[in-house]
Amino acid sequence: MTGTLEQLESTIATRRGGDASASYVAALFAKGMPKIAQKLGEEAVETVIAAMAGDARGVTGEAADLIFHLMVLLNEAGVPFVDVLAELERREGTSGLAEKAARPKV
Ligand SMILES: N=c1c2ncn([C@@H]3O[C@H](COP(=O)(O)OP(=O)(O)OP(=O)(O)O)[C@@H](O)[C@H]3O)c2ncn1[C@@H]1O[C@H](COP(=O)(O)O)[C@@H](O)[C@H]1O
Repeated sequence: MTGTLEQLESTIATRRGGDASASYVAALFAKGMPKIAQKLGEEAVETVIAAMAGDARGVTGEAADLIFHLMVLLNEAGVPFVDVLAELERREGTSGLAEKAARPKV
């Protein structure tokens, strides 16, 4: 499963500076972070809409779009996917409720 995302990360990296007329990822890179971030937001909203409609097949497709655009954004942001995995591994076993309760009171 992780291998699929690592392969996608590699493919996305090869598109940087590529022909925007031949590659969707190259076209996104040419437009820059504002467009990439906008697409990620749109795909998140479309995923939410499918989920709220109880459309499991729709959620599958929109979630794939969402994760794909997240991988493009990570590349544009200069964040290796392995760093995200490391952060998730660091959180492994820590309850979200316990972590939130331990936050400093502001
Ligand atoms: N996984 C994906 C992937 N998922 C979704 N998409 C594209 O993401 C776009 C999002 O769909 P939308 O309907 O929101 O797009 P749109 O309305 O045409 O876009 P805008 O007008 O809003 O800019 C579509 O063009 C999809 O084809 C993807 N495009 C590419 N990949 C992967 O990236 C690789 C490289 O792609 P290219 O750079 O195009 O060669 C591919 O081999 C795939 O592995």
